[in-house]
Amino acid sequence: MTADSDTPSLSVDGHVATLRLRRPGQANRLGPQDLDVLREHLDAVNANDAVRVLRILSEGKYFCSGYDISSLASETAPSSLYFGQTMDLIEAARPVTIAVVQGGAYGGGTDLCLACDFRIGTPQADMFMPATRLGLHFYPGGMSRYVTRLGLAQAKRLFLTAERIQADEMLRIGFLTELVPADRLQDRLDALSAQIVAMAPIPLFGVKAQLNRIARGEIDHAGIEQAVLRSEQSEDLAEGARAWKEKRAPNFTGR
Ligand SMILES: CC(C)(COP(=O)([O-])OP(=O)(O)OC[C@H]1O[C@@H](n2cnc3c(N)ncnc32)[C@H](O)[C@@H]1OP(=O)(O)O)[C@@H](O)C(=O)NCCC(=O)NCCSC(=O)C[C@@H](O)C[N+](C)(C)C
Repeated sequence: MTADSDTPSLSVDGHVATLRLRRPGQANRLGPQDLDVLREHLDAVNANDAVRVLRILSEGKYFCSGYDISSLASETAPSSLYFGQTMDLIEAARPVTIAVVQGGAYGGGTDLCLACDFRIGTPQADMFMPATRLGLHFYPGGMSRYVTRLGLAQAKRLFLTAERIQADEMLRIGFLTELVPADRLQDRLDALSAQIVAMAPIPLFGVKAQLNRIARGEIDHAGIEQAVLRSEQSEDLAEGARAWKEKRAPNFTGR
């Protein structure tokens, strides 16, 4: 599958990668071709050891209006399970992910947000989950993300009523991890990315992956203990301890 000018783009600048949804005329809906291209970009990012942060941005007024509704109604397009499996891949991405929710997130677009580690919104953001109203049962990873990120009561409220909520309420229930004025969005995004990039990569990626497993109810004691021992033997821990003693910023290499 090759990208065209409407499918999501990927750019990489040092430790920071940016995925951009580029179908503003259709509220950045994601069709099968977009999902294929997203998967290719995720493969590229996961294979690039330098990348520590992956930002997901959109063009236009809406962040993402979910799965292409015409694909849902088509017998030849992949099942909406394919959409869900793609969101699972976003959750499992090796770098730390930040969704930049500058506008509406609807249906599967809300799950794209919840699959990310951070969700920075602006006051222009809003969301609703219309799957049940459309006649569609949601897929397992997305239901699980709703419950683990927002809690059972909010998951039921949003799935069972398709209520539309605004940015301040999205922040209150934990859908957004922070809400910033639109004119401060870029500065805040850069500051958050820099904070993450300053972390030691081995525990950064390892802790992220294990926290996601814990959220799914899987506690990998043995794997976490091995990761602790590995980090204790790493050059980065020695550098971190030296930097702390010398009162300077550490210079981590990921070894
Ligand atoms: C986004 C929106 C609020 C924008 O309204 P607007 O008044 O500013 O603009 P518009 O004229 O409605 O939309 C612009 C264009 O964008 C298209 N569009 C917008 N969202 C789309 C979508 N999700 N699928 C296909 N086309 C979509 C519209 O059909 C239209 O196409 P056209 O110019 O060819 O007429 C409005 O289009 C809207 O409500 N869209 C649908 C949102 C929605 O219900 N999303 C859920 C999609 S289904 C979904 O995600 C399924 C999910 O729940 C389950 N699963 C993840 C498992 C697959």
